[in-house]
Amino acid sequence: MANKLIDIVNVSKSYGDNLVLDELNLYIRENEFLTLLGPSGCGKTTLLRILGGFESCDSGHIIFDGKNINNVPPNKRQLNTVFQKYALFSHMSIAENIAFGLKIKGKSKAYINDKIRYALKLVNLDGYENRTPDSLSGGQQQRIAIARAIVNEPKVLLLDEPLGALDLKLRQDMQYELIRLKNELGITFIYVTHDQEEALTMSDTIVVMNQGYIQQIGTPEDIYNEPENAFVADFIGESNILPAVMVEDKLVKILGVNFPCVDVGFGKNKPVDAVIRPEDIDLVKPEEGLLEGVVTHLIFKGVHYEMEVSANNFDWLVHSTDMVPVGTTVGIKVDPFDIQIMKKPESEDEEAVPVEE
Ligand SMILES: Nc1ncnc2c1ncn2[C@@H]1O[C@H](COP(=O)(O)OP(=O)(O)OP(=O)(O)O)[C@@H](O)[C@H]1O
Repeated sequence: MANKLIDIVNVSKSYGDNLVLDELNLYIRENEFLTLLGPSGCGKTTLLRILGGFESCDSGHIIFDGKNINNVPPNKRQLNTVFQKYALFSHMSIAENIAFGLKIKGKSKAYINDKIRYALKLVNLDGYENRTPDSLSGGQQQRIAIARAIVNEPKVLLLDEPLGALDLKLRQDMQYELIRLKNELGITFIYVTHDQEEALTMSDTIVVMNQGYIQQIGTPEDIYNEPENAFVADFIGESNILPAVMVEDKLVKILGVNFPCVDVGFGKNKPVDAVIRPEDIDLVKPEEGLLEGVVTHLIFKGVHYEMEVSANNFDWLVHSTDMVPVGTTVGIKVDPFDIQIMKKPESEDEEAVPVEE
């Protein structure tokens, strides 16, 4: 495991009465691709701006390489930011844009020219030195913005929704490009997005945030397969989140029907949420399922069919490569390993609910 590079310790930030970050704790390792993921307004950008030095926190510490950098100005931090709006200077050539920060630092002409060549090669735009920003596509401008940041040789690149303005195909290409860049540079990327697919594709670690709190930290696989609460399950991918009661270890009652599962340690007769991904539901003959339902909606999605199955007063979302026509009576079957049990949020878990026999 790589060393800890940044330690965010008890960081809080409010704007007026609006508490945006509440005693947040997080560490980031050398060479990690860490993504802050969450809905609009959850505090991702604020945290990134605090790391970059563009915003100060009300309390807490940002420790970089063992030193507190709370009072270090942005240009003295070994972190460089790439914003969603590329903010290139339109009256300057690409070379001048990339050179801008280095000139201010008083670097020699030879050094700067070397760096420009190196950075343009890295972002696959060699030969673009004399073009102007408005003669480039959105994706190319974004690469230049990245080139401009990396010539400063930062230890960390902070990226705030850098692909937000690009169309889907270009976004996907740029995602692979960013992973390659990170590996070639061997530096840490801290990436902000509200796009869960982007986060799952690129990250070593995902930090899911909501309303200023961290909901879960984990690898993309952890976050997708083992969401810790209903918010994460709902935000990452699509899920059926079902009110349930844990009858005993490895047995959960969902909508009045007992389903074998693999989870233990939730206690007996405890109300829980059961999460089942739509692709993990098998539609079988009615007599072979644990419960019976009727297909009420069907949409072709390209790779799979998306269906809604009404069973025990719940609309189950099901993804399947097999088409089952609307109106068909089906059985619902789920592998015990594909049922994820989650504790109810505190307020909903006041008392154990007896299970009716
Ligand atoms: N300079 C500011 N002054 C007042 N309120 C602010 C300021 N910057 C951010 N906020 C508020 O702080 C909250 C968090 O904003 P932030 O930009 O960090 O969220 P975000 O998760 O990055 O959202 P988005 O994805 O929409 O950018 C929001 O309610 C926002 O309105």
